[in-house]
Amino acid sequence: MNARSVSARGLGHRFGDNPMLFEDLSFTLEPGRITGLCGPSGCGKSTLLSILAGWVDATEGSVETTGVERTGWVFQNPYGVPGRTALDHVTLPLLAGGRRRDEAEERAREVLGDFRLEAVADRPFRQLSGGEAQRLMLARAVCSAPDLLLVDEPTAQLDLRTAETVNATLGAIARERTIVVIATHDPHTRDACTHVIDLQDRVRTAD
Ligand SMILES: Nc1ncnc2c1ncn2[C@@H]1O[C@H](COP(=O)(O)OP(=O)(O)OP(=O)(O)O)[C@@H](O)[C@H]1O
Repeated sequence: MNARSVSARGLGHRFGDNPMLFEDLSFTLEPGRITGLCGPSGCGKSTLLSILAGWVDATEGSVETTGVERTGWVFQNPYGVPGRTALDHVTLPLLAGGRRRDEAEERAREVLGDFRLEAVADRPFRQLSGGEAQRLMLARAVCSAPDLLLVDEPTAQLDLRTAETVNATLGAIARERTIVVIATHDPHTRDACTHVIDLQDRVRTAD
């Protein structure tokens, strides 16, 4: 039996008096799966991620988590400390978690390599391209070995080949131990998911 899971029952959400974004969503997330939240812009993908993270209370339904102690979140827009290197961004959380500096840097360089960032490891954040910065955010989140990893549009700024690397890395992470959920409207990323929750049919337009 799998000890780690996220279970949603009858989820629905609306902001204020706006129409329901989605309703009656029920699903279970487990390690080994990479689940895509798909659908057009504005359908509620990021909102559903926030509900799964526990930041937003759904208007309807409930989310039950089992065995999830660490949640990693990668925002749609990368953010970082302009003068700090890419390596610093990944190393610092490991140092904060109690790793020795040499161990932390070794692990950080390994994960940066997984996301094809070894060549920019020693560059300051302000010099990274949008796609590099986005991958750095993924590397930082993955380094802390989260039980649940929520990622908003990981491939939006990437060329196809780099996007494939990112999707393969996220797939490997999911197989290892982590419940991975990705909000995306990229058809290639959708294809890389083992499960898809399509919010498109749940969108209501105000007539
Ligand atoms: N705090 C809020 N208050 C009111 N409306 C909100 C709030 N957050 C999001 N919305 C609205 O809810 C809808 C869904 O937003 P959300 O960001 O979840 O969509 P999305 O599917 O992730 O979009 P995209 O693909 O463009 O990132 C949008 O119309 C957005 O303007």
